[in-house]
Amino acid sequence: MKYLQNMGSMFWLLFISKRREPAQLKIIAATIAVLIFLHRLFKLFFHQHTKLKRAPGPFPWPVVGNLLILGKLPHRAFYKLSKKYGDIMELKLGSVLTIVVSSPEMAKQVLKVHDLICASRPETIASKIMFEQHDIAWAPYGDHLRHMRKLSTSELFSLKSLEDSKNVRNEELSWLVHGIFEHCKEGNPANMQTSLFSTSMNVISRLLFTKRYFNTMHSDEESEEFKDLATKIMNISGVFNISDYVPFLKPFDLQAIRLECIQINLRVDRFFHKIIQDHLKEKKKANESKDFLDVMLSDPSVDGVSDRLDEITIKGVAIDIFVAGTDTIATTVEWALVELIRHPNVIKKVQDELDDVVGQERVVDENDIPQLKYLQAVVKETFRLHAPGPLLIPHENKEACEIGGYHIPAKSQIFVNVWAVHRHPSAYENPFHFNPERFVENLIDVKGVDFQLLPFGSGRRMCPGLNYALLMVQIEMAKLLHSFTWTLPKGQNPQDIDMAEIFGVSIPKKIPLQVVASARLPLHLYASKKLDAFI
Ligand code: HEM
Repeated sequence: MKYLQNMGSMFWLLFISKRREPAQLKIIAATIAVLIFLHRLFKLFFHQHTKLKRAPGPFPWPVVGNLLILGKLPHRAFYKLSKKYGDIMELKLGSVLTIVVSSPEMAKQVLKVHDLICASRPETIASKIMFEQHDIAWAPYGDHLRHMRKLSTSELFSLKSLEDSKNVRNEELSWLVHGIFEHCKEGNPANMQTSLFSTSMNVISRLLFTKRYFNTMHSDEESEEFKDLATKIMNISGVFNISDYVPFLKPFDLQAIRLECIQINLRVDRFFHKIIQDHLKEKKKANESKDFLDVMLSDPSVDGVSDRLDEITIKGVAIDIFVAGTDTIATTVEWALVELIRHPNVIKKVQDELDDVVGQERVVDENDIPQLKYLQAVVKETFRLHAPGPLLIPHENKEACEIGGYHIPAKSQIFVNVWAVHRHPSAYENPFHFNPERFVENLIDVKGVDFQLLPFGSGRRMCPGLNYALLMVQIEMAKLLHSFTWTLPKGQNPQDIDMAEIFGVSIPKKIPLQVVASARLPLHLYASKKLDAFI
């Protein structure tokens, strides 16, 4: 401190003297620079109210802080930084204080030890416009969130609801297999990204409001509107909005995200208002099967939170489910196929297992999954290397806390970098290699108790769709691998597959996987009902 005082007095003497030489001006400039630097350093490492140190991290520049470090793939940029600064880091993204944790132990501190404190979400411009934070994913932690999570896990994703909706998955998956079979039978490659995405969308829209809009024989105004909205919402949800981080840019809406959210929101309101009114008119009988919209419309006021859920909440929850529950599954299955095509010995082992358990005279069924142990290991290894949410959804701590011996100020944005956790040397050998064998002889699971494998997060904000998502990924992969032999279009080599990814709602492959699928079962097993006939 004495040093700072001396610098200050010298600077003051020079500053008040009327005639300043160029050398003196240089000293003034240098002193200002040094003082700013020391002040920042001081603020960075010591908090005013505590003796605890602040977590290490890169030097934040004025206004932008460390935003420029992020690049196009923030999970990879954070991983690189963690190699320099450690498993817990502090950054400034614009003016937002941000903590990034990168190891199983630090993830456990955030998601288990300090779960209650760290279970909120930072507010974003898009989530405020679209849902007024009445949805699930962006709701602050509190009564509303607990109620909605309870409703979704007990009604939509309970084991009983999963059993009830088996028929929907069976129909959509047999339609997928049939479509690929027809498309590839002349040797044409299929675009797996679009096929898998359409299937995910159809299953979810049938579970939510008994409609299917993708790959239908006919097209009407409603399905065109749905498809356009779904694409726009997916795109906007994955965009990084600079105005969330640099508040004085908010009024300028530089990326026009605010404007687009307002426009989409008006259309979404109209779309859901109609669907809700149609459902209310329909009045299903007690013995008729109910979709999730019926359940939300007849919500029996659990915990006295609401009489009937309002339209904003219903719309918010529905959008969450579409955004969180479609691309994530499609992306996982696409990456699994990519890894399997790159590792022919692994694909052979999966198909041998399928032939042992299921044979070749019938199609694989969800009841077969518990016996498909190697397939389950392949799914875990795919989640490890290609977790669709590599930074989870950002958490926020409602009060200050201590993590890893560092002071974490209240209302920090917290990223759990599972991309780094899944490659942490304390947890995995050769972490960059695709090797399902590592999950064959151990009990590590994706259900949020093993902190070295967290594709669905853990604790109070853990993915409520886990049971459904896991089942859907496993059965979709089982059907595709049991039904087809997979080859790349002529002239392409598995090792040349482009592995580049894009950061968004999930982390899809930048260049969609194109593959030729040839039948490996008797041909009558590829027939499918025409789904348009009964939906
Ligand atoms: C492979 C598929 C999926 C993966 C890897 C996945 C992963 C995740 C992750 C990492 C989170 C954030 C956890 C956190 O912030 O701590 C999350 C949240 C969420 N997921 Fe999933 N998810 C998948 C599928 C689904 C499905 C199918 C649904 C619903 C149909 C769904 C609904 C949600 C919702 C509503 C949230 C917000 C929870 C909250 O904020 O409290 N997800 N998911």
